[in-house]
Amino acid sequence: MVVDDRPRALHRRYCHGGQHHWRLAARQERCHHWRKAVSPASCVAAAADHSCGQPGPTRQVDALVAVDGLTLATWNERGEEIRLLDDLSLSLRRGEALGIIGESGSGKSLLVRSIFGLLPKGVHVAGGAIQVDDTEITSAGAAQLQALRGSRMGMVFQDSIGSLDPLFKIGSQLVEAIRSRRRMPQRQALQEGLKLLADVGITDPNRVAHSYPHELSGGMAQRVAIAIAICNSPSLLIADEATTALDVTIQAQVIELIKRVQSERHCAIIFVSHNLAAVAGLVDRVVVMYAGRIVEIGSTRDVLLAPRHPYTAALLKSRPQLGERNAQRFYLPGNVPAPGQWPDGCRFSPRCTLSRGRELCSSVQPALDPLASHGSACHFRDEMVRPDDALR
Ligand SMILES: Nc1ncnc2c1ncn2[C@@H]1O[C@H](COP(=O)(O)OP(=O)(O)OP(=O)(O)O)[C@@H](O)[C@H]1O
Repeated sequence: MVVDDRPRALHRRYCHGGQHHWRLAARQERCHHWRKAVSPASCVAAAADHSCGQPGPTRQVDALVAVDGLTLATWNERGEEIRLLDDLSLSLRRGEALGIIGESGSGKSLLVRSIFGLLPKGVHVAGGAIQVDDTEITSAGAAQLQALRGSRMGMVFQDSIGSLDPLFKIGSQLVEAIRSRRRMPQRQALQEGLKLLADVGITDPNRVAHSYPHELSGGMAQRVAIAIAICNSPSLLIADEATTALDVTIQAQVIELIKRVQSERHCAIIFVSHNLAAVAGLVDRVVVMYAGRIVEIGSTRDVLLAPRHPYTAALLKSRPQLGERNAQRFYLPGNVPAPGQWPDGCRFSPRCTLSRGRELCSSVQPALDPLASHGSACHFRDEMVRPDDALR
């Protein structure tokens, strides 16, 4: 729940370990968190009284990625600004694996694309900041982003065949990716590329290097895409639904490969998936998104075994179980509200049985406590004893 005991409580609530947050605010000559509720003067006053003394989850000492109050928006045909992501904050440590789950339309892809500096056409940053290493992504120029992509971060998409160039053989695409960041002779880059193909589990690297993308199977294309994404040893690998289109055995192999990339190369991973089992087996922490916001965040164990948000509980309950007939299966009624149609208060409240008849849920938007190791944006999170409680 939003505590409005300003300014000290707000400082405590929104402080991200101090240094980073205030530097960022100074550079942008504004502070979006504080602007919401307090004047810049009290913001500065509260900065001087830096009383929390504890780094929050949005910026930690060894953070590789810090998303700070990110708001993305688009314009509708009437020229109104429609928010697509709403005040998101999260951080990722070096070498950490973070999973992002949520139904279609929750905003998962927009979030990871904005971290990768690849926003879709028509979408703009309406507030907040994204820091990857020492680069501020939202204000970086095209050339800076281009240099960052492929060197310090790589991304793998659901449709890898579509993301590869159909006109060039795999070998030359790998060579180009390697040489675009490092000066080396073509032959040496090809040798490195072949080794990389072998590293990602391709048994016949020579044949694959001489193939065109359309000649590869889905699993093979995904391995190639991972090889290209990691060819310059990035510190961050983003996998957006990278296993969704694959059959279960190939899915398991690609997940194993991503795990290996993380441990052997000490590469941080952001793994977006609808597959909760895959998320459970791969990541250290989980973010649950709903209607453009983070509704729950915590360790994989906490979030998936003891969820503190009714939406997470519903997602867990809806996952298919072996041997379950359709009639027995739980379906969460309704859909994620579209941007521009988000209800007042908690956006999940129209679908949540825990909120029924509760004025607070339909009038006040619950805040996620950024200082909690297991944060939930539910007014009645303390009533969540077991995952099923909200759904009876
Ligand atoms: N270029 C765009 N212009 C306008 N709205 C967009 C654009 N891209 C995405 N959206 C909207 O933003 C919301 C979030 O989209 P996003 O693709 O991030 O969802 P998602 O959680 O990744 O869904 P899925 O699991 O289906 O990929 C959706 O309502 C989508 O329609």
